[in-house]
Amino acid sequence: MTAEPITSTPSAEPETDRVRLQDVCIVHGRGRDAVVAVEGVDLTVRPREIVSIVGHSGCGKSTLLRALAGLLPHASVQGGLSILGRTPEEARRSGLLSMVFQDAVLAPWRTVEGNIRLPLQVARGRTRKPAKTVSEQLEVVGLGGYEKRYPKQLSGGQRQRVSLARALMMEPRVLLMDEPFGALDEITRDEMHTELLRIWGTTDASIVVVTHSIPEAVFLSDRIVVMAAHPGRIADVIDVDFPRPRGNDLKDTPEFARIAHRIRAALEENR
Ligand SMILES: Nc1ncnc2c1ncn2[C@@H]1O[C@H](COP(=O)(O)OP(=O)(O)OP(=O)(O)O)[C@@H](O)[C@H]1O
Repeated sequence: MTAEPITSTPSAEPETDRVRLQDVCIVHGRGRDAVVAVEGVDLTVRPREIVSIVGHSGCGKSTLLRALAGLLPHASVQGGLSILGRTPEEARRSGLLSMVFQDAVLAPWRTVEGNIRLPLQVARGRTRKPAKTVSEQLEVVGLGGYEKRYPKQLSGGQRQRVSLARALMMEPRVLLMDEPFGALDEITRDEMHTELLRIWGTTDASIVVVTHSIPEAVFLSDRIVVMAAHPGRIADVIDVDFPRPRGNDLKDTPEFARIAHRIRAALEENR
Protein backbone atom coordinates (compact mmCIF):
# COMPACT_ATOMS: atom_id res chain seq x y z
CA MET A 1 0.00 0.00 0.00
CA THR A 2 1.38 3.43 -0.90
CA ALA A 3 1.68 5.94 1.90
CA GLU A 4 -0.33 8.93 0.69
CA PRO A 5 -0.33 11.97 2.98
CA ILE A 6 -3.54 13.05 4.68
CA THR A 7 -5.08 15.69 2.45
CA SER A 8 -6.50 18.88 3.84
CA THR A 9 -7.51 22.01 1.99
CA PRO A 10 -7.88 24.89 4.46
CA SER A 11 -10.56 27.45 3.59
CA ALA A 12 -11.57 25.52 0.41
CA GLU A 13 -14.28 23.54 2.21
CA PRO A 14 -17.82 24.92 2.08
CA GLU A 15 -19.70 25.22 5.38
CA THR A 16 -22.04 22.51 4.06
CA ASP A 17 -19.58 19.91 5.38
CA ARG A 18 -18.18 19.92 8.89
CA VAL A 19 -16.50 16.55 8.44
CA ARG A 20 -15.36 15.12 5.16
CA LEU A 21 -13.97 11.63 4.64
CA GLN A 22 -12.98 10.59 1.13
CA ASP A 23 -11.81 7.06 0.43
CA VAL A 24 -10.30 6.78 3.90
CA CYS A 25 -8.20 3.73 4.65
CA ILE A 26 -6.67 3.11 8.09
CA VAL A 27 -3.98 0.52 8.77
CA HIS A 28 -2.77 -0.45 12.25
CA GLY A 29 0.80 -1.69 12.52
CA ARG A 30 3.31 -2.37 9.78
CA GLY A 31 4.59 -5.08 7.50
CA ARG A 32 3.34 -8.58 8.23
CA ASP A 33 1.54 -7.37 11.38
CA ALA A 34 -0.42 -4.68 9.50
CA VAL A 35 -4.21 -4.79 10.01
CA VAL A 36 -6.44 -2.92 7.57
CA ALA A 37 -8.98 -1.63 10.09
CA VAL A 38 -10.96 0.66 7.77
CA GLU A 39 -11.14 0.77 3.98
CA GLY A 40 -12.81 3.01 1.38
CA VAL A 41 -14.88 5.13 3.77
CA ASP A 42 -16.68 8.13 2.24
CA LEU A 43 -18.75 10.24 4.59
CA THR A 44 -19.70 13.85 5.14
CA VAL A 45 -21.27 15.37 8.24
CA ARG A 46 -23.26 18.57 7.78
CA PRO A 47 -23.67 21.47 10.22
CA ARG A 48 -25.64 20.52 13.37
CA GLU A 49 -26.14 16.99 12.16
CA ILE A 50 -25.95 14.03 14.54
CA VAL A 51 -24.45 10.94 12.90
CA SER A 52 -24.14 7.61 14.72
CA ILE A 53 -21.75 4.83 13.80
CA VAL A 54 -22.84 1.29 14.67
CA GLY A 55 -21.38 -2.09 13.81
CA HIS A 56 -20.15 -5.40 15.17
CA SER A 57 -17.20 -5.43 17.53
CA GLY A 58 -13.92 -4.97 15.65
CA CYS A 59 -15.46 -3.33 12.55
CA GLY A 60 -13.35 -0.20 13.01
CA LYS A 61 -15.75 2.26 14.69
CA SER A 62 -13.28 3.48 17.32
CA THR A 63 -10.45 3.49 14.78
CA LEU A 64 -12.48 5.79 12.54
CA LEU A 65 -13.39 8.09 15.44
CA ARG A 66 -9.77 8.24 16.62
CA ALA A 67 -8.67 9.17 13.11
CA LEU A 68 -11.29 11.94 13.10
CA ALA A 69 -9.91 13.15 16.43
CA GLY A 70 -6.35 13.19 15.06
CA LEU A 71 -5.26 10.60 17.60
CA LEU A 72 -3.70 8.11 15.15
CA PRO A 73 -0.21 8.26 13.63
CA HIS A 74 -0.28 10.17 10.32
CA ALA A 75 1.21 7.28 8.41
CA SER A 76 -1.67 4.98 9.35
CA VAL A 77 -4.40 7.15 7.77
CA GLN A 78 -4.70 7.43 3.99
CA GLY A 79 -7.20 9.31 1.86
CA GLY A 80 -8.95 12.63 2.47
CA LEU A 81 -9.94 13.48 6.02
CA SER A 82 -10.80 17.02 7.06
CA ILE A 83 -12.71 18.85 9.77
CA LEU A 84 -13.91 22.26 8.56
CA GLY A 85 -11.18 22.17 5.94
CA ARG A 86 -8.43 21.52 8.49
CA THR A 87 -6.57 18.45 9.58
CA PRO A 88 -8.08 16.89 12.73
CA GLU A 89 -5.01 17.98 14.74
CA GLU A 90 -5.46 21.59 13.65
CA ALA A 91 -9.19 21.46 14.38
CA ARG A 92 -8.56 19.98 17.84
CA ARG A 93 -5.83 22.48 18.72
CA SER A 94 -7.98 25.43 17.70
CA GLY A 95 -10.96 24.22 19.73
CA LEU A 96 -13.17 23.44 16.70
CA LEU A 97 -13.17 19.74 17.59
CA SER A 98 -13.51 17.98 20.93
CA MET A 99 -14.19 14.50 22.18
CA VAL A 100 -16.09 12.66 24.94
CA PHE A 101 -15.03 9.11 25.85
CA GLN A 102 -16.93 6.22 27.44
CA ASP A 103 -15.30 6.80 30.82
CA ALA A 104 -15.48 10.42 31.83
CA VAL A 105 -11.64 10.52 32.18
CA LEU A 106 -11.66 13.12 34.95
CA ALA A 107 -8.56 13.82 37.09
CA PRO A 108 -9.62 12.58 40.57
CA TRP A 109 -7.48 15.16 42.40
CA ARG A 110 -9.08 18.09 40.61
CA THR A 111 -12.46 19.61 41.36
CA VAL A 112 -15.17 19.72 38.72
CA GLU A 113 -14.09 23.26 37.91
CA GLY A 114 -10.41 22.24 37.76
CA ASN A 115 -11.27 19.39 35.38
CA ILE A 116 -13.23 21.64 33.07
CA ARG A 117 -10.41 24.19 33.06
CA LEU A 118 -7.71 21.60 32.34
CA PRO A 119 -7.83 21.66 28.50
CA LEU A 120 -7.87 25.48 28.54
CA GLN A 121 -4.74 25.47 30.71
CA VAL A 122 -3.05 22.92 28.45
CA ALA A 123 -3.86 25.11 25.41
CA ARG A 124 -2.35 28.11 27.28
CA GLY A 125 -3.93 30.89 25.27
CA ARG A 126 -3.44 29.18 21.88
CA THR A 127 -7.22 28.98 21.47
CA ARG A 128 -9.84 31.73 21.58
CA LYS A 129 -11.34 32.72 24.94
CA PRO A 130 -14.38 30.61 25.90
CA ALA A 131 -17.70 32.41 25.53
CA LYS A 132 -19.09 30.89 28.73
CA THR A 133 -17.62 30.75 32.21
CA VAL A 134 -17.20 27.33 33.83
CA SER A 135 -20.22 28.08 36.06
CA GLU A 136 -22.36 28.98 33.05
CA GLN A 137 -21.29 25.80 31.23
CA LEU A 138 -22.12 23.74 34.33
CA GLU A 139 -25.59 25.33 34.37
CA VAL A 140 -26.07 24.23 30.75
CA VAL A 141 -25.31 20.58 31.60
CA GLY A 142 -27.56 20.68 34.69
CA LEU A 143 -24.77 20.80 37.30
CA GLY A 144 -24.98 24.40 38.46
CA GLY A 145 -23.26 24.76 41.85
CA TYR A 146 -21.07 21.63 41.46
CA GLU A 147 -17.84 23.55 40.81
CA LYS A 148 -16.06 22.52 44.02
CA ARG A 149 -17.06 18.85 44.04
CA TYR A 150 -14.53 16.11 43.27
CA PRO A 151 -15.23 13.34 40.71
CA LYS A 152 -15.61 10.70 43.47
CA GLN A 153 -18.50 12.77 44.88
CA LEU A 154 -20.43 12.46 41.61
CA SER A 155 -22.62 9.74 40.09
CA GLY A 156 -21.64 8.15 36.75
CA GLY A 157 -24.19 10.29 34.91
CA GLN A 158 -22.93 13.45 36.63
CA ARG A 159 -19.33 12.59 35.69
CA GLN A 160 -20.39 12.27 32.05
CA ARG A 161 -22.12 15.66 32.31
CA VAL A 162 -18.83 17.17 33.56
CA SER A 163 -17.04 15.49 30.67
CA LEU A 164 -19.58 16.99 28.28
CA ALA A 165 -19.23 20.45 29.87
CA ARG A 166 -15.45 20.22 29.43
CA ALA A 167 -15.81 19.16 25.79
CA LEU A 168 -18.25 22.02 25.08
CA MET A 169 -16.19 24.72 26.81
CA MET A 170 -14.53 25.89 23.59
CA GLU A 171 -17.86 25.74 21.71
CA PRO A 172 -16.64 23.08 19.26
CA ARG A 173 -18.27 22.80 15.85
CA VAL A 174 -17.65 19.04 15.85
CA LEU A 175 -18.09 16.84 18.91
CA LEU A 176 -16.90 13.23 18.73
CA MET A 177 -18.37 10.79 21.25
CA ASP A 178 -17.08 7.24 21.76
CA GLU A 179 -19.70 5.13 23.55
CA PRO A 180 -20.44 8.10 25.83
CA PHE A 181 -23.17 6.39 27.84
CA GLY A 182 -21.90 2.79 27.60
CA ALA A 183 -20.87 2.68 31.27
CA LEU A 184 -24.22 3.96 32.58
CA ASP A 185 -27.27 1.99 33.75
CA GLU A 186 -30.28 1.95 31.43
CA ILE A 187 -32.36 4.50 33.38
CA THR A 188 -29.50 7.03 33.53
CA ARG A 189 -28.75 6.32 29.90
CA ASP A 190 -32.33 7.16 28.88
CA GLU A 191 -32.09 10.38 30.89
CA MET A 192 -28.77 11.27 29.25
CA HIS A 193 -30.24 10.75 25.77
CA THR A 194 -32.80 13.52 26.25
CA GLU A 195 -30.23 15.60 28.14
CA LEU A 196 -27.69 15.30 25.33
CA LEU A 197 -30.28 16.46 22.80
CA ARG A 198 -31.31 19.37 25.06
CA ILE A 199 -27.68 20.42 25.58
CA TRP A 200 -26.85 19.96 21.89
CA GLY A 201 -29.83 22.27 21.17
CA THR A 202 -27.92 25.07 22.93
CA THR A 203 -24.83 24.59 20.72
CA ASP A 204 -23.81 24.88 17.08
CA ALA A 205 -22.12 21.46 17.11
CA SER A 206 -22.32 18.53 14.75
CA ILE A 207 -21.96 15.23 16.61
CA VAL A 208 -20.44 11.94 15.49
CA VAL A 209 -21.20 9.26 18.05
CA VAL A 210 -20.02 5.65 18.15
CA THR A 211 -22.47 3.41 19.98
CA HIS A 212 -23.23 -0.26 20.58
CA SER A 213 -26.85 0.61 21.35
CA ILE A 214 -29.30 0.50 18.44
CA PRO A 215 -32.03 2.47 20.33
CA GLU A 216 -29.44 5.10 21.25
CA ALA A 217 -28.44 5.47 17.60
CA VAL A 218 -32.06 5.77 16.42
CA PHE A 219 -33.04 8.20 19.17
CA LEU A 220 -30.12 10.59 18.76
CA SER A 221 -29.37 10.58 15.06
CA ASP A 222 -30.19 12.28 11.82
CA ARG A 223 -28.25 9.54 10.04
CA ILE A 224 -26.96 6.14 11.11
CA VAL A 225 -23.87 4.65 9.50
CA VAL A 226 -23.84 0.85 9.71
CA MET A 227 -20.33 -0.57 9.37
CA ALA A 228 -19.26 -4.02 8.23
CA ALA A 229 -16.02 -5.70 9.30
CA HIS A 230 -12.87 -7.20 7.73
CA PRO A 231 -12.03 -4.66 6.57
CA GLY A 232 -14.18 -2.03 8.25
CA ARG A 233 -16.35 -0.28 5.68
CA ILE A 234 -19.73 1.42 5.38
CA ALA A 235 -22.46 -1.14 4.69
CA ASP A 236 -25.52 1.11 4.92
CA VAL A 237 -26.53 4.67 5.78
CA ILE A 238 -30.00 5.09 7.27
CA ASP A 239 -31.82 8.44 7.50
CA VAL A 240 -33.82 9.15 10.65
CA ASP A 241 -36.44 11.82 10.06
CA PHE A 242 -38.14 12.11 13.45
CA PRO A 243 -38.81 15.75 14.26
CA ARG A 244 -36.94 17.43 17.12
CA PRO A 245 -37.26 17.90 20.03
CA ARG A 246 -37.51 14.16 20.68
CA GLY A 247 -38.79 12.63 23.92
CA ASN A 248 -38.16 9.15 25.31
CA ASP A 249 -41.71 8.00 24.42
CA LEU A 250 -40.52 8.05 20.79
CA LYS A 251 -38.73 4.79 21.66
CA ASP A 252 -42.14 3.06 22.04
CA THR A 253 -43.43 3.93 18.57
CA PRO A 254 -43.73 1.48 15.63
CA GLU A 255 -41.67 3.81 13.41
CA PHE A 256 -38.82 3.72 15.94
CA ALA A 257 -39.00 -0.09 16.00
CA ARG A 258 -39.01 -0.16 12.18
CA ILE A 259 -35.73 1.77 11.94
CA ALA A 260 -34.16 -0.31 14.73
CA HIS A 261 -35.20 -3.43 12.78
CA ARG A 262 -33.57 -2.09 9.61
CA ILE A 263 -30.29 -1.56 11.49
CA ARG A 264 -30.43 -5.08 12.92
CA ALA A 265 -31.07 -6.48 9.42
CA ALA A 266 -28.10 -4.52 8.00
CA LEU A 267 -25.89 -5.81 10.84
CA GLU A 268 -27.06 -9.36 10.24
CA GLU A 269 -26.40 -9.11 6.48
CA ASN A 270 -22.88 -7.86 7.17
CA ARG A 271 -21.88 -10.27 9.92
N1 LIG B 1 -3.50 -0.47 17.94
C1 LIG B 1 -3.89 -1.48 17.16
N2 LIG B 1 -3.00 -2.32 16.58
C2 LIG B 1 -3.40 -3.32 15.76
N3 LIG B 1 -4.69 -3.57 15.46
C3 LIG B 1 -5.63 -2.79 16.02
C4 LIG B 1 -5.30 -1.70 16.90
N4 LIG B 1 -6.44 -1.10 17.29
C5 LIG B 1 -7.45 -1.78 16.69
N5 LIG B 1 -6.96 -2.79 15.94
C6 LIG B 1 -7.73 -3.72 15.10
O1 LIG B 1 -8.48 -2.93 14.17
C7 LIG B 1 -9.78 -3.46 14.00
C8 LIG B 1 -10.80 -2.39 14.35
O2 LIG B 1 -10.73 -2.13 15.77
P1 LIG B 1 -11.65 -1.03 16.48
O3 LIG B 1 -11.25 -0.95 17.89
O4 LIG B 1 -11.66 0.21 15.68
O5 LIG B 1 -13.09 -1.72 16.34
P2 LIG B 1 -14.49 -1.31 17.01
O6 LIG B 1 -15.50 -1.45 15.95
O7 LIG B 1 -14.37 0.01 17.67
O8 LIG B 1 -14.65 -2.46 18.09
P3 LIG B 1 -15.43 -2.46 19.50
O9 LIG B 1 -16.88 -2.27 19.13
O10 LIG B 1 -15.17 -3.83 20.04
O11 LIG B 1 -14.89 -1.36 20.32
C9 LIG B 1 -9.85 -4.72 14.84
O12 LIG B 1 -9.57 -5.82 14.02
C10 LIG B 1 -8.78 -4.51 15.88
O13 LIG B 1 -8.25 -5.75 16.32
